[in-house]
Amino acid sequence: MDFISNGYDGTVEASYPLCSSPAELTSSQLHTFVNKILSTLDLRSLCSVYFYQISHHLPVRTFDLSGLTPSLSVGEHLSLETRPVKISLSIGNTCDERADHACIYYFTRTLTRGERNLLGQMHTIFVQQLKQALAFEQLKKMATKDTLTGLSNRNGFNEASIRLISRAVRYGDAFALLVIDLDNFKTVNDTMGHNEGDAVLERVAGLIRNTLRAGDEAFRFGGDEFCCLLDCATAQCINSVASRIRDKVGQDTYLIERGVSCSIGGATYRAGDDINSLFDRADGALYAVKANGKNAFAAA
Ligand SMILES: Nc1nc2c(ncn2[C@@H]2O[C@H](COP(=O)(O)OP(=O)(O)OP(=O)(O)O)[C@@H](O)[C@H]2O)c(=O)[nH]1
Repeated sequence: MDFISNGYDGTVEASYPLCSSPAELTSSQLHTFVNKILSTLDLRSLCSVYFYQISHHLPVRTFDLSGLTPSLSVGEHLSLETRPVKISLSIGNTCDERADHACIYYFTRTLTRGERNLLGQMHTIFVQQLKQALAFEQLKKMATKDTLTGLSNRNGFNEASIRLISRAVRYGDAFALLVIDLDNFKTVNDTMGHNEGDAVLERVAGLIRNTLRAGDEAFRFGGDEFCCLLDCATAQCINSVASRIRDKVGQDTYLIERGVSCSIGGATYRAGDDINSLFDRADGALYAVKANGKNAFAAA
């Protein structure tokens, strides 16, 4: 334990350095941590825990700890009597072990030496676990990103589709899929080289990304094929997004000079769809566009 002092409201304050990125700290990690502290120190009987995050750099974020114990209250301003333990977390933006990256616990009574030691040990374990969890998240993120274009890759597409389909099933939130394939891309590779081909892919990815609104997401599915998951399901909406993408690509001087355009197939989610059936419909529409001379959009 690095620091113990009297808190300004008469509580005892214990502080530990904590090295973490607040954006990535999840409620479940905190659940685990707080649970461990409470059970180890046998503080559960003191009934209420108040937890919040403070940061000099970020807005306050309250974590949902409602499932932790029946007596837990989150986000309420409880009186000192009903707030025997207050745990607050102050973390900076970066993982640089600065003094203001700390996990601070407030206790209404002085902890025994044994409790202090236990708390210190629990904290050390938590920080180790947290670091591992963050490293794992980082790896996962890398595994869902296409390194050339920076878009999410096919893994990312699969994850996002599963999420959207389960939302559609549960809440009826329909969505749409666009499958985009470049026209005549192979010629760029064959005549100008693979690096130029890569530059074309990056260029197209940037144009698609900048065309989409918040809530829509673009993916590189593989090769010269891209996908978009759209947070809308009307024919008018997917038509207008597809037209915007086609216009952006079709009017880009760099791509015009390389003879590259794009063909797009679209489909909206229907009850009973899984990602394969939805994808097959959009891909069928794309296939029809290719067969009819490319550089157009069709919806299934
Ligand atoms: N430079 C580059 N080329 C790639 C990459 N991935 C796939 N390719 C190439 O992309 C090409 C895709 O082939 P096609 O879709 O048949 O080519 P196309 O000329 O666009 O054909 P159409 O769709 O009929 O117009 C192949 O030549 C692949 O080798 C990549 O990461 N970088």
